[in-house]
Amino acid sequence: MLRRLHGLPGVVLALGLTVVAVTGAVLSLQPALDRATVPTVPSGTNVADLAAQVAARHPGIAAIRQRPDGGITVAFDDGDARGVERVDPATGAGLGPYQVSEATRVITNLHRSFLAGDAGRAVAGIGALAMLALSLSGTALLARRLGGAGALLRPIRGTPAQRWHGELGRLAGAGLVLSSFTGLWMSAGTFGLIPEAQGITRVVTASSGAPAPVGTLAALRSVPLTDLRELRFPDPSDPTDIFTLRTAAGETQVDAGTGAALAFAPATTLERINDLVRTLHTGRGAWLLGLLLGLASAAVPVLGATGIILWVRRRAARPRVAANAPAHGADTVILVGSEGNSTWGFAGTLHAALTAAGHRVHIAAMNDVGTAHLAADRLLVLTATYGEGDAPASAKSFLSRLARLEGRPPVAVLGFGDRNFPHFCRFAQEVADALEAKGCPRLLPMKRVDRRSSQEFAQWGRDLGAVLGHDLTLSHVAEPPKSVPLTLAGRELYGEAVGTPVAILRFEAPLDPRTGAPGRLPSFAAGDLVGILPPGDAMPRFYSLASSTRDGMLEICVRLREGGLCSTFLHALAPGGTVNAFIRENPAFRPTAGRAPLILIGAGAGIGPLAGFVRANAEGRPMHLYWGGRSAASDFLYEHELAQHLAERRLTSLATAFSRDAEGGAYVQDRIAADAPRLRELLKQGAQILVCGGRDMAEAVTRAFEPVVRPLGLDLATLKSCGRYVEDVY
Ligand SMILES: Cc1cc2nc3c(=O)[nH]c(=O)nc-3n(C[C@H](O)[C@H](O)[C@H](O)COP(=O)(O)O)c2cc1C
Repeated sequence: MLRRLHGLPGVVLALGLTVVAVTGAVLSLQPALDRATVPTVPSGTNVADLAAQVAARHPGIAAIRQRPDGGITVAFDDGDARGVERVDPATGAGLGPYQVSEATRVITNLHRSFLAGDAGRAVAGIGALAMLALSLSGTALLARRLGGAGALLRPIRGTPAQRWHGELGRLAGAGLVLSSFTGLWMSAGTFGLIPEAQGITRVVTASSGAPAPVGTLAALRSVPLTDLRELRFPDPSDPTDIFTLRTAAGETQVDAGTGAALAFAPATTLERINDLVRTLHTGRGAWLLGLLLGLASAAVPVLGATGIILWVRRRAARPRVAANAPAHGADTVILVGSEGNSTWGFAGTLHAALTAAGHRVHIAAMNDVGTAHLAADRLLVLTATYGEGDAPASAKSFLSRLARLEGRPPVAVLGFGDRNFPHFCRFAQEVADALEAKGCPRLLPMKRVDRRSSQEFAQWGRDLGAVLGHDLTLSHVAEPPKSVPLTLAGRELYGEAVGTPVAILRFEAPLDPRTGAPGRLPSFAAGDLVGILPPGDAMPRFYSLASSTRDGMLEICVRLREGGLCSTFLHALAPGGTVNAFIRENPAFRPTAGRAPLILIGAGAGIGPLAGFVRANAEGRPMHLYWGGRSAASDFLYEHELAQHLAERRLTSLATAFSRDAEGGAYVQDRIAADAPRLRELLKQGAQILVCGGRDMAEAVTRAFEPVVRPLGLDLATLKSCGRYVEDVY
């Protein structure tokens, strides 16, 4: 529901809202500019003094106004000359005609009405309502993604578009809510939906005597000029007419002859609210707020563009399920829990494979679970996990609905998640537990798929096929990638002598056949993944990148695995040979922004992305590398490059552990335990820990870190949840 409220309406309205927001941002500069140019009203002067000074120059003076920016203007009709003039509040001297520039007028009209009169004004009002709804629903969506309102300030993970949208959204959110709410209020006022202030009715008790000089009128002398909003002069042809003085406190009628206050009407609550709303919307009289609101508005075009990218990607990822069998009569029901839609892609592949195997398969969102679904022969649940181990959007109401339904079909639950999060596939586990508690027989034990691994999904398919009694080949690549050819430019081989051959492979884009110039590499950063398609296999294998596009080559470390199709292919590849590859961003495994120290930990080929982070550290951020291999003589990957980085201060310290060296015989976790005091110091400075390598090593490192962080009152779950302990584990 929230997503529906936010997604499509946002895309449709993006252009119109961008016009309103950008013009609003430009207008927001005005109060600050005015503040610099408009002469300030001196304290100690009163309204009568200024009125006298100006009346001496303009016999036909009609009104003196103090504008919200503090500037004083005078409206006059002297017979031979008429107009509105700016005046110096200290002397009453004229400062030239008051004019709104043509550009300001056009921008204001664009902002208020798209230059289209009342119809445009109504559209702008609806735009304000839409902006309010988008800001509130966006904040709620972000809170849901991050694990609740209390988690709104947590680091945002995801693709660059997701991060920009989320970061800007939370920075600008409060300002946009304020601007759109006040804009909506003012729009409603324009259309008479909010009653306007009713000035007091004219009293008839004026003395009707000869008018006294305005500078002598007591009721005007008693009001400081700083308080003035407007002073309307009496009509000179009407001896009974009076002065009308408006201040923030209300409206006073002043006898032109005696200077006595005849009547006072205090400002109503509604008037005060209207004043406040106008100040909050325009920033007039509150220039700093105006600038902040302007900055928030300036974020709208970027929010619109990234929002459209996210919406298009989400739609593109949604599977077009061909031949979805009706729920009634389906033998197999697939229920999908997804937020970003990638799980729908896996479910679509499963649906197609089961349908091809002769099953009548119905697929639906988990939120739509109903009696018919539980009447099927089997139920397959594929679900992602979000926030703090919570349900994704399409599964929010699944558990509560399930509790109210009858039926206990055999079930298999497949969780999609990311090991870098502290609650890996926790929602899938909750679903499996709830189904078991309901009495649904288990078709397969619950399984977790890490970072959309095609291999783990295919393995689950084989297990499911075995239970169903037929082959089930699930070959699904999360987002069908467009691969590009890459040419092997160089290779270095390590570790053969100790039984762990690891190759550092450097690829370049092939030469452009037309120009002979080097081709362009795709865009990637160290820590991202490259998917490589081994010849004759549609299933990509992923390797962590040790370089970024800026390095001019794509570098990976590949350990030769016994029987491994892709690693065997890559180790046999000769310089000049090509591979088909594509990039998968891995935003969860990146150094945080800023200058806090980084503790990089890896073993074997896991050094790849860590070496990439060090190489990119031209600004000398503190980086401490712990790395484990087998033998300094045989598999010390990047030995010379790391020595160079130490000399250049790209790397602050290096601790190695070689398990097979005669005098060493240590593992990387031993170095961590030995370095506990120093590591604690670094953590106190806000250090982030990045771990890359095999699962066993990562688990040993986790165990070694627990006693390091405990005396600081920290634990790894907390560090992980705020992105200060991240892993890239395989
Ligand atoms: C903001 C955010 C929070 C996440 N939280 C978790 C989590 O707590 N546990 C987990 O295992 N995976 C978590 N993930 C990973 C997703 O579950 C995983 O990427 C999944 O494949 C996404 O599937 P979907 O595209 O169908 O939503 C999170 C991802 C994001 C972007």
